[in-house]
Amino acid sequence: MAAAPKEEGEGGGIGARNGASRALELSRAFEGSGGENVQRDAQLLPRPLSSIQSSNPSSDGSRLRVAYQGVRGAYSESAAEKAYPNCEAVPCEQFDTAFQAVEKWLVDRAVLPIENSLGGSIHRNYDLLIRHRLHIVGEVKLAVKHCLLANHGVEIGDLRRVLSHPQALAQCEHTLTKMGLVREEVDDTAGAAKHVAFHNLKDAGAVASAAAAKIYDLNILARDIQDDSDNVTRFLMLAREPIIPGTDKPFKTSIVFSLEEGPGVLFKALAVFALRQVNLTKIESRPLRKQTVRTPDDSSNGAPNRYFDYHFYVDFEASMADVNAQNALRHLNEFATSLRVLGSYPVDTSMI
Ligand SMILES: O=C(O)C(=O)C[C@]1(C(=O)O)C=C[C@@H](O)C=C1
Repeated sequence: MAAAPKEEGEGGGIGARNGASRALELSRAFEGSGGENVQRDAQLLPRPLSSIQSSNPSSDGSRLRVAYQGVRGAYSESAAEKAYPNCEAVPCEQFDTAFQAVEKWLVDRAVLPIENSLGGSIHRNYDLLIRHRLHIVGEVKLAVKHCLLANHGVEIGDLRRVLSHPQALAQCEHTLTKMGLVREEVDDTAGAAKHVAFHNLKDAGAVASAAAAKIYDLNILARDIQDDSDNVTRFLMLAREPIIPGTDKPFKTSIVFSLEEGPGVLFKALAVFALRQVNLTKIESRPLRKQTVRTPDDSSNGAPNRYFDYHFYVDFEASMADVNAQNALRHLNEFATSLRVLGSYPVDTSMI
């Protein structure tokens, strides 16, 4: 394998001036080359947040407003409160609404569930990250403990169906199958609880949190019904501006890139990290949408279009203030067809 090219900052010189401003400069340099991005609103002038601000009230002293998808009692609301204690969690009907609320300055942050230890990646939400121009400024891991909820007086034997978010239903797959319940998907777990309560349903239950049971005055028929007691969802916190990456605590960086077709190209892309001892924690691929990439010779000989081109999402354990991360991305940028830094943010090291 080819040796890593001579790098800026390795062995002295530029590395000494490597710091927050250099890291932000680089993040911004890698921001623009992504594909399906909305244009930056001219009003959204850069106003970088420090990593301290990322967990505190907004700078004018008012409570930080954090948008989440769902209604009161949703797990996303708990994630918002874990990330920003004392924040004002603002419910939104859809994820797009939560993103737009940040973009329009109606709120300060949005919360987005991105992966679950049982259900895996939440693919739709990966797509949202590139459809919008927000920055990842934090992550939170939340233990998700599902309950089976029903109206007072209703017993498990009375239930025919169960309502919940598709992820929550998937996380309770075995238990619900054993109970013989027909699954019905709705937008969020707490919304399911609200629906069951407001319509006083006798044949339907909801999979939701104990908090939702309290809010909508439902009875908890069974607790901890997820298929594995260790059920953890990872959420991302999004803001209009990136935080200044530091090296004072463990940081993670999330990027998205695309590559030319060819043998070993993905191997080469991953090698830019391996060569510099940068540990990858996640890799995900998603189809490049709205883009049917034609091969150079297909117009003349009628060869089929290439439908299977991908965006690769990678999380790695390093801050953008780390010279190894900067050099790895500079290297990747030499051959990637697009590259965007989605954010560099403190790792959630809290006990779950
Ligand atoms: O429906 C909710 O309560 C949510 O917050 C959404 C969501 C998800 O999208 O994964 C969050 C955590 C759980 O994994 C189940 C559902």
